[in-house]
Amino acid sequence: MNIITIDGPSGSGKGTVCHILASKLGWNLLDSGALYRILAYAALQEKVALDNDLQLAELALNLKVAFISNGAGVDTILNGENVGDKLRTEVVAESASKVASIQVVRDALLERQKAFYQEPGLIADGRDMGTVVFPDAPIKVFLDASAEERAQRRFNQLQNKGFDVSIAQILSEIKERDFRDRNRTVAPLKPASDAIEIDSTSLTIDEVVSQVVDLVKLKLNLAVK
Ligand SMILES: Nc1ncnc2c1ncn2[C@@H]1O[C@H](COP(=O)(O)OP(=O)(O)O)[C@@H](O)[C@H]1O
Ligand SMILES: Nc1ccn([C@H]2C[C@H](O)[C@@H](COP(=O)(O)OP(=O)(O)O)O2)c(=O)n1
Repeated sequence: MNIITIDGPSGSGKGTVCHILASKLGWNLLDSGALYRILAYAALQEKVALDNDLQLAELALNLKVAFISNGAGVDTILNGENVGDKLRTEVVAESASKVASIQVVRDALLERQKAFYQEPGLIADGRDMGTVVFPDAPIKVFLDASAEERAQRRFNQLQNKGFDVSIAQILSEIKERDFRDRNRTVAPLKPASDAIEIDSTSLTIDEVVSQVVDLVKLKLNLAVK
């Protein structure tokens, strides 16, 4: 199966690189972080406690979610409402990281993630794409960057959107979330044993994309525009 998994911590560039690759290759895209964010958002809305394993798993199994391409990007529809912008807050990110540490929650989202595979291929963005969800993927990338660089990128991103944010606060939130994601017992953030590690701290987005494109040409023997 043509699958490229890209795992890594927040702000390493996964989302950006995955969107570019999906468009270059014409492959489907799984933003698995969005599923954890949607679940967290739904739990906050429905006042389900973030440590109530069984109720969260039930909510995860029954989420009515659709990702609909709108030309410029993807609209995320939860129960008929476009919730895209509401998922990007730090409260939702932190809550997502908390619900994501629960085994039954991850189990409940597993089949939904696998179902994103469709011909001619899939780009999967997350934390455990190469280790748990698609362990047989022929190309696995672990994308990283220093915490300071990742905080700077988030800072620029949020400032461009008009948010009044502090870099020190973003850095501490990033470090806290990474620590939880890397140290949880279920599906922790770590490179698969057969992943290629790319440190993007001093690479441009184009340089990262071009490294992955080279892997696609080499390992899958595909022509890429
Ligand atoms: N190599 C890079 N150099 C500079 N900025 C980058 C790089 N990769 C991503 N960015 C920027 O950093 C921000 C976070 O990237 P994103 O793709 O959302 O990361 P992730 O999905 O890993 O959290 C975005 O504004 C993106 O444009
Ligand atoms: N495959 C995944 C994807 C995300 N998660 C969890 C852990 C992350 O802190 C949250 C949010 O992930 P997301 O990829 O949207 O976060 P960033 O955009 O990288 O900041 O979800 C996960 O545990 N497993």
